[in-house]
Amino acid sequence: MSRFETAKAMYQEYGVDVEAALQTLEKVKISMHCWQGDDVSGFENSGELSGGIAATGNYPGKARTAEELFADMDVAFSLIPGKHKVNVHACYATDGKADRNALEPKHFQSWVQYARERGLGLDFNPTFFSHPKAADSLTLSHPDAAIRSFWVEHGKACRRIAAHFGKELGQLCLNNVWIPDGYKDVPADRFGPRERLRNSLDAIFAEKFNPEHIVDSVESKVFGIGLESYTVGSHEFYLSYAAQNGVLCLLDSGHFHPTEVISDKIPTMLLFFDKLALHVTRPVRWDSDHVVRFDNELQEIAKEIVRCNALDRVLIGLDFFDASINRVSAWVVGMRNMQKALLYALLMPHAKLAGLQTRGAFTELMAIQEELKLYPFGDIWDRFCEMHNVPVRCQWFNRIRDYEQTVQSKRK
Ligand SMILES: C[C@H](O)[C@H](O)[C@@H](O)C(=O)CO
Ligand SMILES: [Mn+2]
Repeated sequence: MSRFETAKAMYQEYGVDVEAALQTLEKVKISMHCWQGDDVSGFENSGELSGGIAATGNYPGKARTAEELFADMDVAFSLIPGKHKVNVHACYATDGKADRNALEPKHFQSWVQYARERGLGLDFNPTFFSHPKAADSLTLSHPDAAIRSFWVEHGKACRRIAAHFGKELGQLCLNNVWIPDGYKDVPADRFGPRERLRNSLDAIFAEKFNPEHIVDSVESKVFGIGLESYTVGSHEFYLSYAAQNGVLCLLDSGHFHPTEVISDKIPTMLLFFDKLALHVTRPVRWDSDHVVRFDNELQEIAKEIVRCNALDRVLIGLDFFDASINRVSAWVVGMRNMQKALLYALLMPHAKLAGLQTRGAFTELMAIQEELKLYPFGDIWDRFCEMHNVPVRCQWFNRIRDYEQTVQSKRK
């Protein structure tokens, strides 16, 4: 018997249908964020990152152009099983230049072509940072009506681009709004900025699009660098806004207090929202955007999605930007780990475990939960990689080493 067959038999003893788990995982698309490839620099001129976020490290070989970024993503996708989506930020316009308020679908034609040729989907994000009009980290809540209006126009322009992506590719495009707005020190007015943000969002979301092409989300945050005392777009703000206005909430796993986890929020929100969006990242002491590891919280996130039977209701995207290691490798590790966590969750006998909880059999529940941790999950994962013709175990790293030597190291 092969290792896969032996592993499959062990899971079957618990009533787990391994083949069904593999088939389910195959259908899950994860949105791979383009900005890991170049430390959120984008293709506008300065590349200076603002908005209270930071990419740290100076590992050589980062992508400097769209061609390089596309080539790097191709290498990553060749090592990641399945077909996925690419998450694009508005500061990554490829076809001609325009200020943020004047961006149009035509400025992103190369992205559409890239995705179409590879059978990928696209998601989108307005970029409310790294721009002279966001120098004070205030955008949609800015007290100056002219600056606010510039950013409202940007928000509207981005929805048109996202709807275009969805229409062109025949796949729903998630358009996610995250703004940095906040204050370094104790504000004198917490209500006014939030009122202005609500009004700006109302203006941005006024136009109606085909819901098969675009879905909108709003992403909260607890604080940013230099914006430690007050964040306009807090969790309560966006949770309330989303509930009242029919847009989705996006939970970023780095945007809560250090001991607060999003895994526990997933089942709650699925009770009240049709869909939910995620930015899966790894906060280390703060919103540091480390590469996603196969850690406890990632496993819990995946378990909640799977046991709520919500793989088609949770839009999973990644969000990290580590500049201290090979950037293509960072994508591959994060994407494969997200998939591994989902597979791990799909291989759990959830009904049996939930039954033990309901019966109050907590001793047995703990015993089985702990034993299942050492079941031969890796052999099932290897089968999934083989099914999709991507290298198993550490073999994929040979390609990274080779690409770094032959391509990335030549970028000066
Ligand atoms: C670059 C992204 O828009 C950004 O990471 C945002 O999603 C975020 O999480 C900011 O902290
Ligand atoms: Mn995020």
